[in-house]
Amino acid sequence: MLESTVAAIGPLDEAAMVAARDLQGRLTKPAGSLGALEPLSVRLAGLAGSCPPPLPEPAAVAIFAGDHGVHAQGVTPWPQEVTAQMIGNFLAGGAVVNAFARQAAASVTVVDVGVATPLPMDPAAVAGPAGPRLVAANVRPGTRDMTVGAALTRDEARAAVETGIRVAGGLIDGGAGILLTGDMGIGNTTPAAALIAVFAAVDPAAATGRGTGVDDETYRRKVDVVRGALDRHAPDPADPLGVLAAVGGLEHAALAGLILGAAARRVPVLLDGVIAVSAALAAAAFAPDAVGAMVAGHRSAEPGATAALRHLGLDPLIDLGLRLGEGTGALLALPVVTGAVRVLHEVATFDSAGVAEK
Ligand SMILES: Cc1cc2ncn([C@H]3O[C@H](COP(=O)(O)O)[C@@H](O)[C@H]3O)c2cc1C
Ligand SMILES: O=C(O)c1cccnc1
Repeated sequence: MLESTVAAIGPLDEAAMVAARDLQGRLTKPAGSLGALEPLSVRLAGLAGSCPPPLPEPAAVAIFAGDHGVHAQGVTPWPQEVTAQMIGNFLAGGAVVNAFARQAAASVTVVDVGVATPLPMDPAAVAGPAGPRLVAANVRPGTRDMTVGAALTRDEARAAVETGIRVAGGLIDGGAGILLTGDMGIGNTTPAAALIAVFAAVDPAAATGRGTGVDDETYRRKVDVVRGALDRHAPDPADPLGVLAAVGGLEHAALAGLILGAAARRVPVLLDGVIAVSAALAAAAFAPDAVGAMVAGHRSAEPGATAALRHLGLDPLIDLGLRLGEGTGALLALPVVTGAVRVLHEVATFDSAGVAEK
């Protein structure tokens, strides 16, 4: 399934992009006046293979949740149980991602791809008909500690990637016009940093940030943990499944799968923060053309996010200093993406509006 998904990912449609560029030039505005929205609208036309491309509606956020064996190395001050507790909060509608999803009229799907502790509440008891949904797809209760051995077996990494592909397919079959990435996993900025160091070929110190806000001593330890894991495993960036298995996380692998699944169906995927962009690097290593389906929602305050975006050649739509994850930055960027496409649908041309050209 991973192989057939990768094989289905192709380049952007040149004819649709030529048509979109031409249309942008005829709309009642000075050429280029919509800045980054113009190339974005052209790319989305190329992805859809039509001009104008469909409006990216409805939007669906998929929050992949997992725990991390590397938590034992003291890379985050937060207890591991917070991952499961936050799933309860997502299902009850009380997290920041829920507030932003309501504002953006986006659905919320929470996927337990590898949480280590029991969920605090019965999901059936909290989920209303239109409320957040839980998908139970636990590959294993958290990764192994990457400083001791591989975080996952190749089979486990593949199972998580294929979970993400299945979730993408389910959301698109359900009508979603754009997928948004979300994550929850205490400690998950550490494997994100390791993935970025490998795929973007940057030093662990440049890929590692302060996550939830760790102090100087914890930050130094975190960089040492990432460096030690890379020295130990020497992962090969040309073998993305091997990299995800050695130093990744279950939610990172599943997010890579979500991105691949969206790209194969030619549906845009709006990336959130550092966890999402680390997974996007893995997706691009599986299928370079998958980058055509990726829209960088925002620039996370984590330095690794900027290194990853540079490697992918993506410019983020907004830059607000966010460092939360969950899908929050992607949700705030969603109206920008919709606006970019709406222009191609609704704005008059100089001809049709009878406006003189220079
Ligand atoms: C209450 C709470 C809610 C969160 N929502 C997202 N994260 C974010 O912070 C975590 C990663 O940071 P680190 O690697 O430093 O542990 C992930 O769970 C990520 O989703 C949260 C973290 C906390 C504590
Ligand atoms: O950029 C993110 O998504 C992020 C940053 C810090 C902690 N958790 C997530």
